[in-house]
Amino acid sequence: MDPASSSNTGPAAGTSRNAARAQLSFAERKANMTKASSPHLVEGSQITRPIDRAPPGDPAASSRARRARSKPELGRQRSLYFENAFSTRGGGGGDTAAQDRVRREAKVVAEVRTNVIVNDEFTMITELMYHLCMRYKRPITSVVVTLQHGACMCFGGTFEPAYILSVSALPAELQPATNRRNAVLLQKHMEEALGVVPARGLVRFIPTPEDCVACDGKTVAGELDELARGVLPETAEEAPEENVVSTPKSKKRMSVKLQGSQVSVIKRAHTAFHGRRVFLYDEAGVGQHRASRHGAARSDAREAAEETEELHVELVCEVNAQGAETTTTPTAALEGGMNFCTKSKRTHTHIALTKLPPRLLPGHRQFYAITIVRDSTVGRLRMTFASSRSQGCKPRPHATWRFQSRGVCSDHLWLVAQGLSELESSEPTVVLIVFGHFWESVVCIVTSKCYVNWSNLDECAIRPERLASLNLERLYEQNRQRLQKKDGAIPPELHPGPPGKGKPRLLLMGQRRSGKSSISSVVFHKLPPNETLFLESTARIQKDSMASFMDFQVWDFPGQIDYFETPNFDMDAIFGEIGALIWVIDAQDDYLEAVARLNSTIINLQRNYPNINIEVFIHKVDGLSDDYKLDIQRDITIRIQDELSDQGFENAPVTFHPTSIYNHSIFEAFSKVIQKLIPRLGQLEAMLTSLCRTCRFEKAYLFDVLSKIYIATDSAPADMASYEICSDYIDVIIDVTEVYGSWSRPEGYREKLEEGQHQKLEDQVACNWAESSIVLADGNKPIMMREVDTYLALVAIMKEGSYDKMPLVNMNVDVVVKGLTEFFEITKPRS
Ligand SMILES: Nc1nc2c(ncn2[C@@H]2O[C@H](COP(=O)(O)OP(=O)(O)OP(=O)(O)O)[C@@H](O)[C@H]2O)c(=O)[nH]1
Repeated sequence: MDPASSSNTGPAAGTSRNAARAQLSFAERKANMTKASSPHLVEGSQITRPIDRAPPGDPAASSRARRARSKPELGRQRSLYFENAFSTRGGGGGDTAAQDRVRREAKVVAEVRTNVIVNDEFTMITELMYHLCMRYKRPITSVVVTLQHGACMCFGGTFEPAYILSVSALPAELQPATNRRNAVLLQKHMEEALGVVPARGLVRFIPTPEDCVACDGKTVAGELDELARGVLPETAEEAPEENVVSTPKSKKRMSVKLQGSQVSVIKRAHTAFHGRRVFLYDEAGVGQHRASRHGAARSDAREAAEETEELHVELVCEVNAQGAETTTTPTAALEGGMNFCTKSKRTHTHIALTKLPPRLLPGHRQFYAITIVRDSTVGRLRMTFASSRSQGCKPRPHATWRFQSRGVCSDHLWLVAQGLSELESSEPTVVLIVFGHFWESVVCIVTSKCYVNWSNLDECAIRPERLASLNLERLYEQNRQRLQKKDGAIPPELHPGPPGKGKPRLLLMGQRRSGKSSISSVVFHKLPPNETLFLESTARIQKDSMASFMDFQVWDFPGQIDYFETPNFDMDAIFGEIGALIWVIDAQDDYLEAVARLNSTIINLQRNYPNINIEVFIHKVDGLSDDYKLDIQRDITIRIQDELSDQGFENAPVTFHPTSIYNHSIFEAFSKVIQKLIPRLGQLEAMLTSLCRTCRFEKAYLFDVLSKIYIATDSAPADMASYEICSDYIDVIIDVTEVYGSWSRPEGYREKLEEGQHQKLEDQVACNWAESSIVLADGNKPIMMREVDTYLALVAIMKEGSYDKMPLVNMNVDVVVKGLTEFFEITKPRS
C-alpha cells in the first residue's frame, strides 16, 4: 500500500460531519468550539447572567477588555499585584535592577572532591564552570570552582571512583525544584567529565544566606543595604564593567563541519543574549559570519525585547556563500523579539528570532521562534541538526533532529545555528523553527539549548509525506479573521449551549475557595493559572456545556451550600445524570471539615446513587513538598475509607488524585475522570497498544486538543513526563496558529511551485486532510502528531531509530486514525 495514497484518502470519508470538519482550520474549529463550549451561567434552567469570560485561545485580549470595562478596580488591583510580584525578585518590595544584579552576581561556589586522578585539571574546571554558568544563569565571573582530586575517599564502603560535589549559593538559587533538576544535570556532567556514574557521586546543595557570603569586603546583604541607601549606582548602565559577562580570555573553539569545510565557532566575552556575543568564522574561506551586538538600538525591536525580558540578540550576517553578495538590514520587530532581513542577489530571506508570550508554554520555559521565510525556492535540502556538547574541542553529538525543508540554504542555517547557540540557557528551552519559503512552511520544534552541527545537507530528499508541515495558508486566514474581529470590535454573540439533557455531567464540589472554579477555568477555558487569583466566589451553580469529542457538562457548585442538608434542592435533577462527582479539597488549608462533608456526601450518594464515581482532587499540592504531599494524601484517604467502612460501604468507588492548576497534574487527573465516561475505552486502548507495538512507539496518547485531556493511551504505564511533552506539542501547534498567519496562495505562484517540484501541491504536503502533521525529535526519539478530527489528535513518542521507518509508521497511523474516527462515530450517543 502506498503511504502517499493512504494519507490522501481523508478521514471517515463517509461522514459529512467529518468532511465539513476537515474543511475547517484549527482557528475555525477553535472559534466554533469556543462558542459551543462557552460557559453560560444557569440557575436551574434559567440563564442568570451573560458570559463575560474570555474565549479559549484569546484569554488575554478579551479578559483585559472585560476587566477594563467592568472592573476597573479589579484591574488596578491586578496590575498592582503583578507590579509587586514581578518587580521584586527574591526579596522584599523596593528591589531595583541593581539589587537584582547584586544577587545575580553573588558567587556560586562548587567544590569537587574526588578520589579520581584528573589529568587535565584546567579542562575539568573550565567545563564545570561553564556548566554552572548555564545551570545558574550566572556570568562566569560569579562562579568559583575548586577541585581536589586524588583524595583519599571511601564512598559507600568502597574505594571505587567517587566524588562529592558541594554547591553553595544564595538560597533563591537552591530551591527544591531547581535542585532536583540540577542534581540530574550536574551528575550527568560529572559522569562525562570524570567517568564516575551518578550513583557514586554525592551532590550537596548548600544555601548560604545573603548575610553569610561576602566578597570584596562586603556581604551580599551589606551591598544590598548600601544600594537601598543609594550608596551604589542604581542602574545596570552605571554599574561597573564587571557586570558584563566575560567568557574566559582563552577563546573557546568548537568545530563543526559544513559541507566538508572545517569551521570553527569562537565564543568571546560580550553582552549579547544572556551576556554572550558570538563570532563565527568560516576558516575554509566559505565566508565570514558574524553575530555581534549593535551598540545602538536601531529598531524598536530592541526596546520591545528589553521591555519583555533580556533578549538582546541581534544578528548581523555578512554571508558570502558561493560568491553571493549579502547585506543585512534590521527590520521591524516582531513582538518582543528581533527580526532581520538578509538580502542576497538571488534571494530575499527574512529571519526572525522571536520571543513568544510565556503563556504558550506552561511553567517557566522560554519559547522562541526562529523564522526563516524566503520568496524563492532553491531546491530541497535535508538538514540534520545535532546538538553537541563541547568536550575538549570536539563536539559530541548526542541528539539529532531531522527534518526537510525547501528553500533554505546553508547560509541561513548558519543563522539558525547561531540563534540556537545564543539561546543556550539553563532553562529548558523550546525553539521553534519555521523554515520554508513564503507560502509553505516547515515547523520544527527543538527542545534543546545546545550547539548545532549539521551534515549531509544535500542528502536524498525525503518524501513530502514525511515533512513536518503546517499549512500557513489557514493560519493566515485565521489571523486575518482575528484582526477583522478586533477592528470590527463586535465580538460574536455567545449563545447559551444546547440543553444539558442526556449529557454526562461532572460536578465540582468542595469547600469555599478550594479551587473549583479555577480548575474549570484552567482546564476548559485556558485561563492562565495566575489569573485565577482574581476569580470571584461562585454564588450560583455554574454550568458549562462542553462540545468536544463527547458532549458533557461541568457544573461548578458554590462551596458554601451543603445540598444534602438543604431540603429545597431536587437531588434527582442534580445527581440523576451525573458522570462523576469531583470533590476538591484544599491541601494547603485545614481539610478536616472538607473531609467530614465529603464523607457525609459519599454516604448519602452511596445510599441513593451508588453508581456515581467519586473523584477526590487533593488540590493545591504545588505548595507542598513531596513527602508532605504523600502524607496528606495518605491521611485523607485513611480518614475517608475508615468512615466509609464504619458505615458499611467498603467498596465505594472513590479515587484520589493530587492536583494543582500550576502543572499538568490537573489535566492528568481530569483525563482519568473523563476516561471513565468513555464507553468501550478498552477498545480504544487496544487500538493504541497495537499501534505502539507495530510502529515501535514508546507511548501514544489520544488527546482532546482544546482541553489537553488525554482520553486514551496505550497499555504501557503513563508517566507525567511523556504526557507533558505531548501536551506541550499540542499547545505549541495550536498557539503557533495564532502567532503566525497564513497567506492565500495566488494561482500563478501555485503553478510555479508545482512546476518547480514536478508535483501537485497537494502531494507536496504531509497530509492532505489533517491540518497539521508533524514529526519532531527529542534526542533520538521522534515525536509525531496527527489530527484525528476536529477535537482529537494522536500524539506518539517513537523509539530510537524509528524515524527511518516513517513510511510504514504513516501508513499504520493512517489506518488507526480511520479506526478512531469510526470508533467515535459508532459510540457517539444517538438522538
Ligand atoms: N496554589 C494554588 N492555588 C490555587 C490552585 N487552584 C486554585 N487556587 C487558588 O485558590 C483560590 C480560590 O479559587 P476558586 O477557584 O475561586 O475557588 P472556588 O472553590 O471556586 O471558591 P468558591 O467559588 O467560593 O466556592 C484562588 O485564589 C486560586 O488562585 C492551585 O492548584 N494551587
